[in-house]
Amino acid sequence: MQFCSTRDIRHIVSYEEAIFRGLAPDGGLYHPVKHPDLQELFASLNPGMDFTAIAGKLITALFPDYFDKDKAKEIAEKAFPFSPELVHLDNKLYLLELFHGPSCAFKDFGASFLATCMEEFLKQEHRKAVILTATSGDTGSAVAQAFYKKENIDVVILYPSGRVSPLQEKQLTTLGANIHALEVKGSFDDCQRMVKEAFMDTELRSTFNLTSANSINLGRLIPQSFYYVYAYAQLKDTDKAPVFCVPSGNFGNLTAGVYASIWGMPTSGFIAATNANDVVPQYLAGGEYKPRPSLHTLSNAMDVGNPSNFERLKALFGSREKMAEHITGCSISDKETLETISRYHKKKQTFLDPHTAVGVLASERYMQKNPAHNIISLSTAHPGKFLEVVKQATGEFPPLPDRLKEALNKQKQATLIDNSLDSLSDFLRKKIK
Ligand SMILES: N[C@@H](CCOP(=O)(O)O)C(=O)O
Repeated sequence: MQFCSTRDIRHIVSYEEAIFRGLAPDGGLYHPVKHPDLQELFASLNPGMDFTAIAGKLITALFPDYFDKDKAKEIAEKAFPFSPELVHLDNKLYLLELFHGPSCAFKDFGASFLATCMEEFLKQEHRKAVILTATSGDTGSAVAQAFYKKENIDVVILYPSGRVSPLQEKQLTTLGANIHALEVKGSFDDCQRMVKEAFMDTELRSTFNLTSANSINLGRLIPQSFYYVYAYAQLKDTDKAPVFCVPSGNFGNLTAGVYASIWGMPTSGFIAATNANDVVPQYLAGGEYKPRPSLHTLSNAMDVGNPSNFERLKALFGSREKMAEHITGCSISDKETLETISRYHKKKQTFLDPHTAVGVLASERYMQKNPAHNIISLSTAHPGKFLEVVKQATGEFPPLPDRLKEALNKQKQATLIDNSLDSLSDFLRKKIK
C-alpha cells in the first residue's frame, strides 16, 4: 500500500515514511492511495482462529513490501502478547473487550504495533526519533507502555491538567526513562494543536526527527482494524453481518473499522457513539461540521472538540450523505452514562467503564430501530481506570488488575507547561538530546 496526504493526492509516501512523518508536510493526514481488496482473506477466516494468526495474515496482505509471511507472524507475536475477547452481553449485543493489554485500553493494539514497526526500521537504519503524543487519557498510557525503554526513541506525552482520571495520570507519568510527561495548562484540543504545530515547524521537526503516536499516525491507526476482523471472524457463521458500535473521540478507532469494511470485511454499518462532544453526530444528522472547544465529561478520553480523523473520513466518503449511509451518530450524556453503568451492574453484575457505557447505550438505541442485527460494541477500557466514576454509578469499586494497582503506588513525574508551542519547544531543546 502507498499513502498520500488527505490534502494532496500527489504527495505519495511509503508505509515507513508515513509512520516516521506522522503528519503530511501540508498538515494533511496520510491515507491509502488505493484500498486493497481482501475479500479472499476474509472468506478464509474461521471463528476458531486466534488473534495473532489473523493479525499476521493482515500484516502481510497490507504491507507485502516489508513483511513476508514469516516476518508478519514474528511482528504479530511480538506486538500482540495480548488479545481482544468477544463476550456476549445481552440479546444480540456483544462486547469486544479491548482492554487486556498492558495499559488496559484499546490503544495498546495500535501503540504496540507502531512501536514494534518503528523499532524494526530504526534498528536497520541507526537513527533516532522523538514521538510527540497528545492524550485525553488513554493514548498516553498505551504509548508510554509500548515505547518504554525502546532504543533510539524518546516519547513526550502532552496531557490536559486535571482532565484525565487519577489512575490514567499515574499510568502516563510514572515510568520515567525515555518517557517524558508534560502536564499542559489547557484542554486536550490545546495538546493536539501544540503537537500539530510542532510538526509544521520544519526546524523543530528535523532537529528532533519528530513523529506522532496518535491516530494521526497510520502505524497507530491501521492495526486497530485487526480486532474488527477478529470479531467479524468470531460471528462469521451468523446470518447477518454485524453492526459495530464505536465509542469515539478522535475517530481513529472508527476510521480503522471503516477501512476494514472497505477492504471487504462484511458489516451492516457503524455507530459513532460520543459523549456531549458530538460534532460528528451533529454533522451526520444534517448540521454543519463545527469543531468547538471540548467539554469535560465522565468519559474523558473522548473529550475531543475537533476530531483529527474527521479529515480522513471526509476524504474517504466525500459527502455527508455517503458518510451517513455507513455511519449513524449517537450522543450520550453523563447522566445516561452513569445510569447505564448502574443498570448493567444490577442486571448482569458487570462493571462497564464510562466509554464502554456510552457505546452500550448507543447500541441499545440503535437496536430498538434495527432489531435484526447483531451489534458488536467496542469495550475500549477497563473499568478500573475510572474507579471514581464507576463507584459513583454502582456504589462499588471494580476489581483492579495488578498492572493498574502497580501504577497507583508509583510517584508522578511531570513537567507543568503553558499551552503554547514555545513552551513545548523549550522543553524539547532543554530535555531531549
Ligand atoms: N482518546 C484519546 C485522544 C487521542 O486519540 P488518538 O486515538 O488520536 O490517540 C486519548 O485517550 O488520549
